[in-house]
Amino acid sequence: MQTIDDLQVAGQRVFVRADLNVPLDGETITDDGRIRAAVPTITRLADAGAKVIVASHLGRPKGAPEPKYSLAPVARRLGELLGRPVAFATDTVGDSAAATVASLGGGQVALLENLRFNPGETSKDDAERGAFADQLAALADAYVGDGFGAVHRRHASVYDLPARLPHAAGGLIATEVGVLRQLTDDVSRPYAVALGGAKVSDKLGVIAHLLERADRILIGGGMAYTFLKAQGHEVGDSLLQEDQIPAVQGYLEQAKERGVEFVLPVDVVATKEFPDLSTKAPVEASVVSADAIPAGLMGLDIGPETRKLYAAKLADAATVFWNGPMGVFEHPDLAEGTRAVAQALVDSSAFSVVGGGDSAAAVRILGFDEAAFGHISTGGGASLEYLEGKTLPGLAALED
Ligand SMILES: Nc1ncnc2c1ncn2[C@@H]1O[C@H](COP(=O)(O)OP(=O)(O)O)[C@@H](O)[C@H]1O
Ligand SMILES: O=C(OP(=O)(O)O)[C@H](O)COP(=O)(O)O
Repeated sequence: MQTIDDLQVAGQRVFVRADLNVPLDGETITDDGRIRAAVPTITRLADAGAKVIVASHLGRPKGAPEPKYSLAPVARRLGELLGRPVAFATDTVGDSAAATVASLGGGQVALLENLRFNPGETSKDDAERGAFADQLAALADAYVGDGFGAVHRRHASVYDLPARLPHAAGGLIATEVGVLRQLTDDVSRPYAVALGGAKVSDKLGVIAHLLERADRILIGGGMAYTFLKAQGHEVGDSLLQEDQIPAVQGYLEQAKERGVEFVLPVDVVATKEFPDLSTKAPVEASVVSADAIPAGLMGLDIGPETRKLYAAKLADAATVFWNGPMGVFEHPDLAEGTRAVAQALVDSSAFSVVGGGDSAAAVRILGFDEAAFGHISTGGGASLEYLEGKTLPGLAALED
C-alpha cells in the first residue's frame, strides 16, 4: 500500500475518507475517540500544505438528508481538536461542497456533509455508486483512505473513489492493520473472543470463522438472544434474528465437534420497554434466568451471575478480542455487564483488543484507562472481517 509520503500533496486538494461515525446525544458528541483518531493524518496533510477535504458517514440515514445525522457537530469538534478552523459544507457534492473546496488554501481543512445523505454512497448498483464516486473525484486531486471503521463497506467513498484518484493509506489504517495482523498469525492461547452489540446480522457470520480460530467464544449484547432461542429458550421481546436461528444451531453443533467452548448468558437484566437514552430516567429492570425470559420483557444486559462467569472465562486467556457491548451501556442501569467485561480485561494479563465504535466508546465513557488495554480499535465490523481473512474493499482499493 502506498503511504502519504508517496503522494504529492502540497497545494493539492486531498480527499480524506475518515470514519467520524461518533455516538451523539442530540447534538452532543458522547465520545470523540474516532475524531481524535482522525486528527494525526489530517494534521500531517495540512502541515504539508494540502487543501484537506475530509468526508465521512454518520449513522445509517437512507440516502437522503436527515438533520439528526448531520456532521455539523463533528465539524465543530474536529476544529477544536485540530486547533485550526474547519469549513463545513452543508452538502457532499452540491454547490456548498464545490464553493467550500474552492475557497480552501494550502494547509486549510473542510468537512463535507454526511456521505450517506446520497443514495449513490451505499448503492449495490455499481453504476450508481460509480456515478457518485465520479462526482466526489471532481472535488479532489488525490485520495487518502483513513476510515478504518468503514473499510469493510463496498461504498462509493471507500471502494470506488480511490480507483479514480492517486491514492494512499493514512496512518490510522496502517496502525490498525499492523495490530490486527498479530491476531491472525500465531495467536497466544487460550484465545477468547467476546461478542455483543446490536449489529447482529452483520456479525453473526464471522462466528463460522471464529470457530476455527478461538478456544472460547462468549456471547452477550443483542446477539445473545438468537443463541438462547436457538437452544429452545423463550426470549420475550429481546432483539432476535429469527432467520439466523438455523445457522446459529449449526454453530453450536460445530463448536461441540471442535471442542470450542461457547459461553452464553445464564441470567439477564430485562425491562418492559427500551429505555429513554437521552433522559436516562431510571428503568424498572429485573434479573431473570436466561432460559426463560418472560413474554413482555426484553433482555438489555447480562445479569450478575453471567458477569462473574464471563470474568472467570476471560481471566486466564492469553489473547482476547472483544467487539460489541454486553448491554445497553448508554443507560447507567444497563452498563454493568459491559463494565464487568472491560474490568476483566483490565485485570487479566491477556493481550486484549477492543474493537468497534460503541465498544471503544463504552470503555472510555465507563471511565477505563485506554492504556490498560492492548489496543482499542476504531472498527468493530471491520476488525472482525479483517480477522476473518476477508478481502476488505477499502483496503483492496488502496492496494491497487
Ligand atoms: N441486548 C441488547 N439489545 C439491544 N441493543 C443492545 C443490546 N446490547 C447492546 N446493545 C446496543 O448495541 C450497540 C452497539 O452495537 P454495535 O454497533 O454492534 O457495536 P460496535 O459499534 O462496538 O461494533 C450499543 O448502542 C448498545 O446499546
Ligand atoms: O460504526 C461502525 O462500525 P462498528 O459499529 O462495527 O464499529 C462504522 O462506522 C461502520 O458503520 P456501518 O456499520 O453503519 O457501515
